[in-house]
This record gives sequence, structure tokens and C-alpha cells, in this order.
Amino acid sequence: MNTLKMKNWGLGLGKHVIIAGPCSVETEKQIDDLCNSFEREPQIGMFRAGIWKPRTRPGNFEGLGDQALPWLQKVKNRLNIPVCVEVAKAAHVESALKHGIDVLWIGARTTVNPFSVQEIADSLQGVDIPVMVKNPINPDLALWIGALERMNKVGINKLAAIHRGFADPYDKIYRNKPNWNLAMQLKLELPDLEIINDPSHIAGKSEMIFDVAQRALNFGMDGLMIETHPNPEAAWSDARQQLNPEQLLTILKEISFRERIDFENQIPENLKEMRESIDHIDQKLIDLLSDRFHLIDQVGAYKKAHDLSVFQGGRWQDVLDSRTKLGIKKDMSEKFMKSLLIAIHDESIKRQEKQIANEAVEPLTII
Ligand SMILES: O=C(O)C(=O)C[C@]1(C(=O)O)C=C[C@@H](O)C=C1
Repeated sequence: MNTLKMKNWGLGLGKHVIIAGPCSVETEKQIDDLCNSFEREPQIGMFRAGIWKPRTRPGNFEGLGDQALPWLQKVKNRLNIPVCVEVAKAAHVESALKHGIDVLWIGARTTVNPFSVQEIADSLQGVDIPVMVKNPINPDLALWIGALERMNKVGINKLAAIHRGFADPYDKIYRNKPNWNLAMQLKLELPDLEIINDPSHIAGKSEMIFDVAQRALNFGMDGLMIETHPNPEAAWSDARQQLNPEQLLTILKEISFRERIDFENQIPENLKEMRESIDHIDQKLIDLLSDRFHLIDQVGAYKKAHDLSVFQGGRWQDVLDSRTKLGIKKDMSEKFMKSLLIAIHDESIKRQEKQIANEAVEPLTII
């Protein structure tokens, strides 16, 4: 996929892009008040606003629609920064383009539906406008990439992804679970594509936004989209997760942006050395794991010959408890130790089950 970085979108964006603005446009005064606060804040690179809101149930505020678009033009003129809105169908694209909107984004509830994404893509054929694609609600990397590809195929190369987290009804911490691994996987699959993190939708509550945003930057994400409202308590949508401008500015002051190392450039010598040591350690770890699994195979052969069960609860409990304790003493977390040991034990069980079923044990592959 050929994509242009945000700094090359021709919109005056820098290396780390901060996008701020309300969940929904509510009144002209709300927008004016925000402009008054943002005028003094040069770090804000783009203004966001929802005017068509996909709501879970009917009867909630669904956005002001076209009537709010002229107010966003005013924002552009006053702040001299690009303005972005969410679009969910071709009619939205048409209105947004007519009113000089600079950047479009596709929301999580739209990304899940290839028909909707294709409808938007078709309406953008031949149009030179940047598009940002939020992750789908469910943790499906292919669906996210598919939506980006649909845009790219109609000629949109000013593309970015927005990581807004994934719905998980069992998670009690986040509104949308970050699943950082999946976002990093996107980075691995599309290394040139920039990712903006949306801590507002991940956190779901204003007091957690700083931590989520900082983690995103620690992971090397390229920007932040933060919902901001002049008076969050009175917001017509997403009241719990919006910041007031003062809170936003505090976060922007305290947060640290991190450089991602570009592998095409020189890697600093001391980092190189540390990485070489890590390479050696990893080699040793793999050798040790391989030795352990060869012993597991011998135990498996013994179990088969003596009709013993593969799973040995007492022994496993001992292994789990004693190694976890050892790991904790060596500064590793209990959670990490347990998940590592469980992964190893699962593999042992699988290998021995295969042996008992008379299947050859596959050559060692540890992922
Ligand atoms: O001790 C055994 O019986 C083993 O096969 C080893 C091992 C392990 O991986 O440590 C694997 C399976 C058992 O449930 C218990 C422990």
C-alpha cells in the first residue's frame, strides 16, 4: 500500500499530530468557546467534530448534520488548522466535501461493514482528501486493513489509522480494550502507515486519558485524537470521556512524545550492542526450551509405556508455584510468570498427547 505520512498531507501537520475537538457539535457557541481556548494552543494540529453520530439505540442525540458544517468552516478560518469529521456513507462525504472539510475519518462501527466502507471509497474516487480509518469494534486486524485497502484502491494515499480500542463486554477497566498487540501488528504489516491513538474512546473516562495516551506514545504511535468540550459535564454525548480545554492542555504539557527509530537510519551504537546481547540471550532461551521439550518427550514416552495420564495436576501445581516465586524474586511479575509457564505447560501437554496418539512429534517450533 502506498501511503503518505501526515506531514506530507499538505495541511501543515508536524511529526506528532494532536487532534482535538468535541465528540459532537452541539451549538455554535460551544464551537466558539472551544476556538477561544484552542487559539492559545499551537500544539493542536487538527480540529475534530462529530456531526453524524452512529448511536447504539434510537432516540439519543444523533448529531446536527449538515447545519453544523458552516461552523466548522469558521473553525478553520479562526484557528488556521484542518478540520476533520466522521463519515459513514456517501451522502456524508458529499456534504463534507461541499463544505471544505479537510480530512475524513471512518468510525469503528462503519469499518466493520465492508459494504459501507466500499460505498465511502466509491464516493471518494478521484478525490484528493486524507482519510483516517478507525479500527473495527471487534479485534479483527484483517477488517481494519481491508478498510484501509479499500480507500487506497480508489487512489487515497493520504491515509492513517486510528486506534480507538475494541469492545470487550468482560473488561471492567476500559470502555474499549486497547489490545496494544493488535495495533502493533498493524504497524508491522503496514510499516509506512501512521497510527493515531484515541485515548478518549479507549479510556471512556477523563481521568484515565493521560495514562492511555502516554502508553500509546510509548508504543511509538504518531498522534492523539482527544475529545474536548468546553463543559464536558453538560455534553450531549460522551460526557464522561471528554476533557475540558484546560485538562487537555495539562496533558499536552506533561505527556512525553517518543521517537521511533527508523531502521533505515543508523541505529545508535549502544542500542545496537544491547540488542546483540538480547539476541544471544534469546538464542540461549530457545536452546533451553528445546532441551526442556526433549525431556518432555522422554517423559511422554514413559507415560505412554506405563499408561499414565498426560496431565499431572500435583506436579504441575508445584512447577507453577515454585517457578512463579523464583521469577518474582528476579523482578518479573506474577502475571507474566504464570502466562509464560502456562504457555510452556500447554505445549508439553500437546506434545505428549500427540505421542500417545501415535503421531510423530513435530519439529520444534516456538512462536
Ligand atoms: O512432570 C510431568 O509429568 C511432565 O510431563 C512435565 C509437565 C511440565 O511441563 O512440567 C507437563 C505435564 C504435566 O501436567 C506436568 C508437568
